[in-house]
Amino acid sequence: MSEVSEIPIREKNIVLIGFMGVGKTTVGQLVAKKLYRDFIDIDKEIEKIYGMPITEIFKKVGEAEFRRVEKEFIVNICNHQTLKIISLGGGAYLQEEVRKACLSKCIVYFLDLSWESWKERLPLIIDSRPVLQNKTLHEIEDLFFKRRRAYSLHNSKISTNNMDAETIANNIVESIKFAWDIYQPQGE
Ligand SMILES: Nc1ncnc2c1ncn2[C@@H]1O[C@H](COP(=O)(O)OP(=O)(O)OP(=O)(O)O)[C@@H](O)[C@H]1O
Ligand SMILES: O=C(O)C1=C[C@@H](O)[C@@H](O)[C@H](O)C1
Ligand SMILES: [Mg+2]
Repeated sequence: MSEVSEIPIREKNIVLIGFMGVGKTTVGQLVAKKLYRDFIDIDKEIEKIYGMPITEIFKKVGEAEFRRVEKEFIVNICNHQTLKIISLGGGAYLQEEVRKACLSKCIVYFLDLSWESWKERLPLIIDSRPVLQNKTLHEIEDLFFKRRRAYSLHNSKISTNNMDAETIANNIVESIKFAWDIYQPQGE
């Protein structure tokens, strides 16, 4: 497959990044529906490849191999597909090649949530996120703030505190339409 280059902004993939549990999967699905686009959840795709949930992949295959497949999968989509809404796994964007591919070919939205708000969500996700298991709350907090450095490389940040998924999705749609109209006004 040939690489896509010089992608018009209206055709660029939209990628959601941010710490695990901030709502990338939930919000990404809604954005895709609102924009009539296909949705790709990277974790779900990797689960399909292995035929098992992420927790099992970490146990049976190991995190290093998971990260290798995750990187290859994302870079391939960025280089060969357009018009998609893509929700990354929370750790994917820590890999430099992933960041480079996303920033050069897609529009990257960082879903930001405060540590205080995020902590309330921990019980919802702890069992299905192997990276959080066997860690103290302090260690998770360290990881939360350490990862912000990578997430700070984005095209747009959406603050999500005290907002439901529908509202966050509406904000992203409004923001992207604004960007489309500025950089590629309709009719051009
Ligand atoms: N805006 C929101 N308000 C309250 N709860 C939310 C919101 N968005 C998502 N959730 C809930 O938080 C949990 C995690 O959401 P989700 O799986 O979408 O996160 P994620 O960013 O995709 O995580 P990961 O990085 O692990 O893939 C789910 O139980 C979801 O229902
Ligand atoms: O933040 C992370 O490192 C992860 C987040 C999830 O989306 C999964 O990709 C996996 O559980 C690892
Ligand atoms: Mg997700």
